[in-house]
Amino acid sequence: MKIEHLISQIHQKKSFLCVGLDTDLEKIPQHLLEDEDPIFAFNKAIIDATHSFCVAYKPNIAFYEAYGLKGWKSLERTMAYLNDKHPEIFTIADAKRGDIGNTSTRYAKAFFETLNFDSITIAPYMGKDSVEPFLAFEDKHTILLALTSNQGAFDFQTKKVNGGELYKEVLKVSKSYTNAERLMYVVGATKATYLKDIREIIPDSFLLVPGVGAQGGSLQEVCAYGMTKNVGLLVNSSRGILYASTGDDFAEAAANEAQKIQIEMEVELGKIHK
Ligand SMILES: O=C(O)c1cc(=O)[nH]c(=O)n1[C@@H]1O[C@H](COP(=O)(O)O)[C@@H](O)[C@H]1O
Repeated sequence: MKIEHLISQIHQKKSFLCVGLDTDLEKIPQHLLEDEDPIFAFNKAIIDATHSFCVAYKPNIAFYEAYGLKGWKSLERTMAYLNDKHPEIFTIADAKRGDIGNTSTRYAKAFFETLNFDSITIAPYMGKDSVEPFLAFEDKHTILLALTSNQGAFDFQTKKVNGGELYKEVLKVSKSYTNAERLMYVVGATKATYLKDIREIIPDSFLLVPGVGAQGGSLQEVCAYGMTKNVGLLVNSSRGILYASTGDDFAEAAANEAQKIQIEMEVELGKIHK
C-alpha cells in the first residue's frame, strides 16, 4: 500500500487507530471454542465490528505461532479475509524479525508475498544488511523498533553511544539505508515525551505507537509530541479493545471501545488544520 492511501484513509475515517489482533484462546468467549477455527471466528467478529473505526490491523504473530499449524492457518484466513473484504486497511505483521541478508529476504517473502501484509515490525540490532532486504519490496513498509513501550527499553535503547542514546542512533543511521523512505518506526506510547526529540531526527516518518489502553499510555500526549501535518501516527490498542468484554457481547464492546478512541482521535486530527 502506498503511504498516500493510508493518509487518505485516516482523513476519511477520522481515525489513526490500529487494532492489535493479539488473539488469545484463554481470553476469548467460551462459546467460540466450539468453532472449528476459534481464532479466525473471533478475529472475523472483531474485524466486522471495528473496521469502520480503524485504519490498520496488527496481528501479533506470537499469538498464532503458539498454536502451531492451526494458528498459522488462522492467520492465513484472517489475512485472506482482510485482503478480500477490506483491502484499503493497512496490515502489520508484528513479527519483530531481522537476520542475515538471505534469511531476512525469506522472512520478507513470507510476510509480504505469501501472507500479503503491507508491513512488518523489525528489530534493528543486526544492522543495515538485515533491514535492507525488507526495504527492497515496493509499496511495503518496514517498521523498525526504535524506543519500545516496555520497561526493558531502558536496558539498551536509552544507553549512550557516540554521545547520544542508542535509539537515536537507530533513527539516524537507518535514514541512510537504501529505500529508507519505506521505513516506519515503533515508539511506545508510554514514552510519549521522547517524541519531541524523535521528531527532530525523523520529522515526517510514520510511527507505530503501541501502549495506549492496557499499558496506560496517553493518546493526547502522543499526539502533542508526535503528530505531523500528515498525521504520522498509527496508534495501536490490542487487549483494551479485544477483551473489552469476555461475554457474548464481546464484538459490540470492542466496537464501542474502538469508537471511543476514534472520537478522541477525531479531536486530535482537528488540531492539525488549526
Ligand atoms: O511492535 C509492537 O507492536 C510493540 C512494540 C512495543 O514497544 N510495545 C508493544 O506493546 N508492542 C506490541 O503492541 C501490542 C500491545 O498490546 P496491548 O498492550 O494489549 O494494547 C502487543 O502486540 C505488543 O507486542
